[in-house]
Amino acid sequence: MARYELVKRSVALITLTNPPVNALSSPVRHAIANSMERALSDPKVRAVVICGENGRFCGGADIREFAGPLRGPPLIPVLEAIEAGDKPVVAAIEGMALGGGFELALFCHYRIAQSKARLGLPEVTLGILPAAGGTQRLPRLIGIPAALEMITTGRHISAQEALKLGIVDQVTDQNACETALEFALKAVGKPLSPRRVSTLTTPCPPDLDALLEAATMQVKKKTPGVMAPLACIQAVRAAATMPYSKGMKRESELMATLFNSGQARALQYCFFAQRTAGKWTLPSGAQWNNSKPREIRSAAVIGLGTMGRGIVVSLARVGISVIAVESEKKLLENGRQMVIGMLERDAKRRGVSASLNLLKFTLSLQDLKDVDLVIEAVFEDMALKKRVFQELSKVCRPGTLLCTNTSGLDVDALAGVTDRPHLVAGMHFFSPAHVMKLLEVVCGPRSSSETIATAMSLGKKMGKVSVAVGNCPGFVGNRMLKPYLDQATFLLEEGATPEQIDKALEDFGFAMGVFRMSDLAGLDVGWRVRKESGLTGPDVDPKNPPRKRQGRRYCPIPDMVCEQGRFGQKTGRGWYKYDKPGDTNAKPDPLIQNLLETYRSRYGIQPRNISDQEIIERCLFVLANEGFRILEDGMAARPEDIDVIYLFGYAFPRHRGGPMFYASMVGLERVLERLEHYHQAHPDVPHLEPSALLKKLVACGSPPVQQWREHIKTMRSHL
Ligand SMILES: C[C@H](O)[C@H](C)C(=O)SCCNC(=O)CCNC(=O)[C@H](O)C(C)(C)COP(=O)([O-])OP(=O)([O-])OC[C@H]1O[C@@H](n2cnc3c(N)ncnc32)[C@H](O)[C@@H]1OP(=O)([O-])[O-]
Repeated sequence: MARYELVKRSVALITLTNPPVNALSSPVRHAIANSMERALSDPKVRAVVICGENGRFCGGADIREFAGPLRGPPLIPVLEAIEAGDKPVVAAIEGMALGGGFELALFCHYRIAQSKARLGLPEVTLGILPAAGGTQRLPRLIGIPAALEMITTGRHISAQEALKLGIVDQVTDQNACETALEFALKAVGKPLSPRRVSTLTTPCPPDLDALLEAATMQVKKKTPGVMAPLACIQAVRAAATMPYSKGMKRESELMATLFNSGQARALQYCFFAQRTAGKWTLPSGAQWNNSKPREIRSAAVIGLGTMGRGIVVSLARVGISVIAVESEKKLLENGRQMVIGMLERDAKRRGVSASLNLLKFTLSLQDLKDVDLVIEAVFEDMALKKRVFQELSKVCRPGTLLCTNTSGLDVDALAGVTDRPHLVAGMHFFSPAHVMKLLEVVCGPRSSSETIATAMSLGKKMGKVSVAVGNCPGFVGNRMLKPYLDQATFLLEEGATPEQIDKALEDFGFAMGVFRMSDLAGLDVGWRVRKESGLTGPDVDPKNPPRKRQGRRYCPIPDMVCEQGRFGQKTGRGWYKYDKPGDTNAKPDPLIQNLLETYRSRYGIQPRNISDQEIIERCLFVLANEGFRILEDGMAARPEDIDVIYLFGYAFPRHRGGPMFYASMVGLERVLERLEHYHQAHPDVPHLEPSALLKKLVACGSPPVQQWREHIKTMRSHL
């Protein structure tokens, strides 16, 4: 899949034609090999230019081919023929040159980049390493430190930075292909050997070992337990210490240790899951590619609390005019100052001017009559939200979309108090809203496909990873979080400590364990929700046994911690103690240890030694089990959506793929067996009872996660 043309009477133009990103699939590799052979053997041809169709050079190897046995010509020999040839080959880089696409360019003798092009070796983000010479050739071209940074981070760099580093020979604002053709003609007759990167000596920093040691420490700290970055460092070490051919051999040895690893499969699953998540469907048959979104030019945000402020910033920085509303003058002024500060800092970080002219602040809902869309972000209280939606429905023109940022209340109940239930949906942002990438778009039973299409595309415009979910308590993310948090506190009752549970989860790959995360979020948030839902507080019937609620096991330890004013980092004490309020350095607190011992002796609980394996199994299998129930209920369309929600909203370690992918990697049979085991031990914890879908999938031979959808389709769907 490459087009071969002779242009300007003596230049062979090879155009990669494999939309959408001209990935180096087997047919493309064949075509490049054949085209190069033709160009090198044709006496009329004096130079070659390689470019990509549709203004995109090449997105690298075809990741879809990794799932099966690799077919077709291996990439390296195809590329070596380019460098070894006796005619200058120029890469015309438009759009992107990533991974194998970047390596293809590195085998060319010259590289021309269009000024908007992005270049990089993102293989590490897929759990592998640049395996077509990238780890050996880039260091030879730009030196160890710069190459190490690009290869261990997978960062995409601009054409300008690539020029500065010496990766590309020219940057043009014009069409790179035209520029490359001129450049190629001028390169005819010039010596090629100095342009063959494989012949270059890697510039070696005097403190090589120290540099590589520091890089190793850094990736171990930043991504504990993740294999690929460490293998990348080893490969770059080879570039500094071995001759080219030996280094290439070392590179492929290291690639072999990664290619079939669970981490690589998980990270490649995440790559496609993130792209699948945007492809939503509704029971009506409406879906992402047959529902036209409305364009949103003006919006309003009701409530300038933590969430409201972040939402205003997320809208304004993508050029949408925003009217921000508060109920009191003091709150409005406070909100205005904080939003302006956030926008200015954000603009400074991005090197652009802050779009303050797009902002308006008001105390009156009347000012919202002409906006295209409203996002309500007031206090999480249904009665208050209903009053706001009733008012909006009177004030806003008939076509205005009304969205709520509730984190779990009934969206359809809000729709029900308006004159436009079809124009109501949930847009559930995650805190801080201008930082967190996840957006749950909640489809109420009466939300129209145009409303969902608009919310999803607005999310994409704001740079969010948007996932369509059904309208149920807690939607997807928070609904799954509850049984996960419950298991963690039940394990405390039975003998574990917050430190032990957090360490097990952090060793698994979470940046923060559940108790450190709760201290960061603030323990009072969950306490208020438990009080409002009658689980604790003055409204609880005193005859209720303290460790039972509605016949289910209940753990009052979190309430006891909050009753002592321990709300986490913000009070300097929570599950851990901190030097002062707002401090982030968590230290074990003997007072919590005492509280647990007192609690266990009060309820006659004999503490037992709990293994890290049990902690992981109970916390993560119960998470996946609730995920299966959500799929059964049709509140999520596919497991990929659930995994994307946990990857982008709850910091689930990416090299584990997400709770559903992890369950499939462990083996559904094992997950079922362990849940049955734990449910037998804890019959008063319904969340441990294996879901029907899990049992069904095991009965069907535990198909891979990508095939679960077939089995889900037969169940009822709300999406
Ligand atoms: C030897 C060598 O050392 C090694 C071994 C390798 O080379 S490993 C491979 C290294 N390469 C990468 O890591 C680059 C991965 N791609 C991206 O980062 C982005 O795609 C993009 C290039 C910056 C474009 O972003 P976009 O926002 O404009 O569109 P999109 O929605 O993301 O993508 C548009 C569509 O193209 C699909 N796609 C993109 N890149 C692909 C690839 N490399 N292989 C297969 N499919 C790919 C993607 O799934 C989506 O499909 P669908 O959903 O439409 O069905």
